[in-house]
Amino acid sequence: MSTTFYRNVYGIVDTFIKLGTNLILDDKTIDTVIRDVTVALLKADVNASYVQKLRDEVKSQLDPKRITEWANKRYLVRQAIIQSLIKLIDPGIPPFQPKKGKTNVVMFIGLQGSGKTTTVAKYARYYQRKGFKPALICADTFRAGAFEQLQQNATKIKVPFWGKKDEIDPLAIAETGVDFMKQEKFDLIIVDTSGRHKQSADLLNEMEPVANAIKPDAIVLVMDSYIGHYAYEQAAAFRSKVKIGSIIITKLDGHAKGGGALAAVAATNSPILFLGDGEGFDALRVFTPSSFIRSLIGAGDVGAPVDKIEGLNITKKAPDMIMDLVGDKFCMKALRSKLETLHDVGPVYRRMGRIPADVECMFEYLRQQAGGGSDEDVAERIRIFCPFLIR
Ligand SMILES: Nc1nc2c(ncn2[C@@H]2O[C@H](COP(=O)(O)OP(=O)(O)OP(=O)(O)O)[C@@H](O)[C@H]2O)c(=O)[nH]1
Repeated sequence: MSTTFYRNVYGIVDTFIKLGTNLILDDKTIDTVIRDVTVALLKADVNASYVQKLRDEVKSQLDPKRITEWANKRYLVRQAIIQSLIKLIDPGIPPFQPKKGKTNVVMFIGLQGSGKTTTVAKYARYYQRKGFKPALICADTFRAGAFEQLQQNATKIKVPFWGKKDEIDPLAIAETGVDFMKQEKFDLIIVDTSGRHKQSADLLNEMEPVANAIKPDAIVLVMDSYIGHYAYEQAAAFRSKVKIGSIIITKLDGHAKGGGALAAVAATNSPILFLGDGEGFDALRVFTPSSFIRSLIGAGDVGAPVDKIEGLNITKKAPDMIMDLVGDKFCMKALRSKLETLHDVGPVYRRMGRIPADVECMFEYLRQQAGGGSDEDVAERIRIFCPFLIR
């Protein structure tokens, strides 16, 4: 895929925004929208077979039989484009999740100032709350003050810290620190490394020996949401040196929408794990593709599902609704497929007063309750946290 990939994404988003102002859509407009999207992708040198796949996908979701006179065509096209964008941002590989009962070593990499050191602390705190015993290692020997910053963060979140202030060899620190923390039986050892840049070849090259020495279970790439058009080439530069296991996008509490995230996924073929949305150590949210895409294209805030659902007081109605949908056997697969079907016809049904709330909001809410993960994880967490959903 070409380095101009991200432009396709902006092209699609532009098309979508134009679409949002178009109140009435006829079949011709729908065709034009699809053509615009695919032409934008082809122009940017995206592999033709990939473009064809995307076009087929959008078309297949716009089954002419469903585009009846009464159908909300704008809604259907929006849904089709959203679904296609979701596929772009989801490489179909689950992000790395540390496992209990073993030592997990995670190495953080990222551009200078991307928010890496702050995110290391957020990540440690997130898993600390899940019962892990995290430890932090400062292998950033480049930036003055990096040692003190991570040490202070570690103290604030009450997590052990390893580093050597005057050591100049990141490899030596990383290796000794990981060995030490392993002996001390910490099960989540997080290594912060120097901020790098595509142009700083030395710093980029330095990542590889560090990774080879500590053999991390996963490498997390931290990307600033403000990176915009440089996302693809920077992410690709990191990817050319080490295998990236997951991505965290930071600073989504600002004005940036994080469109570069799509390019980062394309460049690394790695899934996004978390979104950072603040300077505090709790400002980390599990990434969900659909709410991110909706936020990206202005179809709702990232945090909207939970707010909306609370506003609707759905918890009171949910048990009946879910039992109506899936019958006696509680099964996430059935629930999901029913919710998805209902979501497609949602606006019509809602107008008829047949659906008490936005079903997609509900599913997103359930998934957020589950902290992301597979359908089985969602089901398990719902059993624990939302017992009201099960009779
Ligand atoms: N608003 C906001 N600020 C953030 C977020 N994450 C990090 N920051 C801020 O971004 C600045 C840089 O963060 P650091 O964690 O020092 O970045 P770094 O990538 O470790 O920096 P280098 O070590 O120089 O590469 C700090 O002021 C952080 O407080 C976020 O999600 N939102």
